[in-house]
Amino acid sequence: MKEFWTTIASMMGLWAFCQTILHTIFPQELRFAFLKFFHKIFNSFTSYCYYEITEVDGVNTNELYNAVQLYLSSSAAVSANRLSLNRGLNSSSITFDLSNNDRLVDSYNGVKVVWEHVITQRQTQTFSWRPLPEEKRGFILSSKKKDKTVVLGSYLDFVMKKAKDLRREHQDRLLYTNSHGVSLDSRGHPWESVPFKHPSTFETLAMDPLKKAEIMADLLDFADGESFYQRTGRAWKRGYLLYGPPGTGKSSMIAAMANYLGYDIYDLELTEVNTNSELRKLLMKTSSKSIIVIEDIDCSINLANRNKNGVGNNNYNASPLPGSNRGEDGGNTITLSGLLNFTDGLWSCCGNERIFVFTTNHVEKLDPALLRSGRMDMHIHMSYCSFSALRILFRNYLECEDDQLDGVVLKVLEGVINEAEMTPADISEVLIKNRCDKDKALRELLESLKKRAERNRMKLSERNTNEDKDEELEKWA
Ligand SMILES: Nc1ncnc2c1ncn2[C@@H]1O[C@H](COP(=O)(O)OP(=O)(O)OP(=O)(O)O)[C@@H](O)[C@H]1O
Ligand SMILES: [Mg+2]
Repeated sequence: MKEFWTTIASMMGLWAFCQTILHTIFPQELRFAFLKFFHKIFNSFTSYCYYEITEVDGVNTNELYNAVQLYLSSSAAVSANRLSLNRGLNSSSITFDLSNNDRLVDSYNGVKVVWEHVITQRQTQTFSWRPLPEEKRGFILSSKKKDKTVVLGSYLDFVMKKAKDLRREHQDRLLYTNSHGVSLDSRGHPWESVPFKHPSTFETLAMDPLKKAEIMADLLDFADGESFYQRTGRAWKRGYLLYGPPGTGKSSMIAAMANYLGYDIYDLELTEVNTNSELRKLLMKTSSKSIIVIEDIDCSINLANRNKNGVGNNNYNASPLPGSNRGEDGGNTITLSGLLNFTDGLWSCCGNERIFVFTTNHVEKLDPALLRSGRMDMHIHMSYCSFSALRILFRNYLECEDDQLDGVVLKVLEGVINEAEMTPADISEVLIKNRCDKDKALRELLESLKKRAERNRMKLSERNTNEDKDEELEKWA
């Protein structure tokens, strides 16, 4: 036994010695050529096949890499000897990764495969037109040559599917932002991410139950619609426009959508993007199963300017963003046409299963080109709180159904709520404050609603009087 270990040790010593010689004596190019040659010889004798799955595939993130990482993180926990443990900032769970150069054996339908995680520093002298990540990460999968058809035919599909399930079940959603423009991080990503833990769900969202059910069904149809989109030749994406006054739940709806489908959110800050091509790059770096959000779209695209210049609806080539110091004639600006291409053009299809959501407080300000079907497939009006929505807020904040509350007060509430035009956000405030005392909550809410209704009535009559006066003046003018 001792002899065996001595032989192993001396072989390892010899290999280390050879490597040192290679490193010190031969220049790098020669070393690579030698290793390549060695690999060629080795490959012609070996009965194994090797597959490389790199993190970045050309310009796009390689989704297979992410899937493998997730898949292995579940099996790694039980079978690997050395794991790299991570707990992201604000994350609720610890995740496992294979350490650098560590291996893991997996089996599938009687086929044995070996995974190895390889991280190498990128050569600094490598020339590239675009900045590349400092590290090159990848998995090397090896299997017997005779099992190649199983590996390529079904094992990798199995890994993808398993990762999809795992992701839906366990993983924290991620919220990405481009708040630093499009500068790349050490891994070459222009998006920064944090775990997304918004507790909003369709259950907690206060809105008309029928409308809610319609949206949920639409989302499910979309998520399960791969074959439909394939068959009909449509890109697998869908656009939602959420509009309504502040505090009616537009952002909460986006969070509920993400939690419902298990998608990540890309919160696109348009004012941080300088050119259409930067916008395209950002789009290329988003992953499938994600919601790409542009909040307050009316503040991000200068539609007023366009209209003032008398530019028609079909010509949207020169609308630079407001608040930027980029002149209209500067050439390199974001334009509405760039944004439309982002959601609708050929580049919008460089990933699959993506939802675009735009929000606005002023739908009337938006260009019809932005609203047409195919871009924004569903227009969702988030309105002031209705009585059916109020019931949901009672359930959320007072933990009771309306039959447990004072029926007389509820009747009055029902009569006044539409006229009061209070947002769910305002009503939530009253309920949170009095959540330990249901009767007080109801009384105070009724008080606020009555005040609002009275104020609206007065405003309306004032407006009517002014309009009458204007008409009278016009008559005499
Ligand atoms: N429909 C709703 N259902 C449940 N809670 C709501 C709803 N609308 C608003 N809220 C509550 O009010 C808060 C603010 O809502 P939210 O940010 O979703 O509004 P918004 O429509 O996005 O407003 P803004 O137009 O100002 O962005 C939320 O945190 C949530 O607690
Ligand atoms: Mg919002």
